[in-house]
Amino acid sequence: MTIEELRARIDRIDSGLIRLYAERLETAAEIGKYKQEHNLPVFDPAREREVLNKVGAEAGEANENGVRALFSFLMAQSRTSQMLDRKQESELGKLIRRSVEETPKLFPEKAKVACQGVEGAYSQQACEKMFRSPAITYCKTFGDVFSAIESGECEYGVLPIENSLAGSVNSVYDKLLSRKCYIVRSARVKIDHTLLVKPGTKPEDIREIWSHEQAIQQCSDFLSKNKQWQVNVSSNTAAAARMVAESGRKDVAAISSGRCAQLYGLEILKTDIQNNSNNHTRFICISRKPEIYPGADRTSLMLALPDRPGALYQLLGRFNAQGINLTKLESRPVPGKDFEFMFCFDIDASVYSPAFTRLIEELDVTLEKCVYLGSYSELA
Ligand SMILES: O=C(O)C(=O)C[C@]1(C(=O)O)C=C[C@@H](O)C=C1
Repeated sequence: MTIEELRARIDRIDSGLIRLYAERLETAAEIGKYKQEHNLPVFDPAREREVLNKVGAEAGEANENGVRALFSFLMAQSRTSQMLDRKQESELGKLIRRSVEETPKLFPEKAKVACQGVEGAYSQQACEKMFRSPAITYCKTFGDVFSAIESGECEYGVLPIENSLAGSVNSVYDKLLSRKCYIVRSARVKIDHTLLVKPGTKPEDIREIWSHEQAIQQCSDFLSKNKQWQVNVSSNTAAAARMVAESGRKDVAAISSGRCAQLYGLEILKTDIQNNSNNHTRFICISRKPEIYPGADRTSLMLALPDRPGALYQLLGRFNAQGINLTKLESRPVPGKDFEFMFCFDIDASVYSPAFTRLIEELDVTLEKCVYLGSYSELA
């Protein structure tokens, strides 16, 4: 047979498959109606297991895995169409729709905002990117930022969530999971580390360096050329700059942003001392209530998957079926549990798109745990 003839045969098989696919979906829709009338849930895991075992056995060893994967996809499609026919929103679907309706059309220009660190911190730069005139309260720890919002002392909080070189800020993810706050905006800030000293200090005078541990890591090449310096960790790069300014010593230096030079009366001895100049941190703005402002095109979720082969594959298949892109996928251990993991997803889709609504309905109904962290847009 020629390739053309073989392809014509495949085309005929495909037409048959399409007809059977539509027929299967129509039958599932009828079952969906029955379930609705009899108050039965859409998802029937026992029936799905039965179907998968049956078709797997029927397919025989050679085709078992492929056939099981195909049918788990087909059943997920049935579930989506049954859920959409119900026109009954899931709890999460309702929360997102109400938040879109109730959130003002403009992001506030003024607000009481909690940031971690001291004046000059990168969090402050992120905060000023997000709000035109924020009233900033500085907190000692990330946990204190959450507490300031929970107590009502501040309306919003700004926290780092991810760095392009060091990756996710895990403690912030863990707190988002355990404390009830939502992401309402994000912003990218370019990180430029500089070496700051008291005016008049010369490079050869320096004996000690102070900075935040991430900044120290990010400048490791520069520091390894100056092994005689003793490197000390401080809570924050801006706190290190303030410490140098207040120390009265001329043998200490801070790794901090150039902005802190002016702020604390320091001199820049060297700019751009990081290993990689493409260094950005993403900051999030959190609030007590979910607020979804116009233009929200990113949604963060944390999902728990059943501990079985193919669970993540099947979930990713749902994103693919809706044509939705992911900008982040990472696993996080559940705090306090042995080897239990949740997956952090950043979904790249407008909250107004039907595909996003369908996906949310599906995830909320089928997954054991789906924690919604917020829908927002990112300032570049
Ligand atoms: O048998 C059912 O209850 C159906 O709704 C059909 C179907 C399927 O597509 O085979 C779809 C969803 C259920 O979770 C189980 C099976």
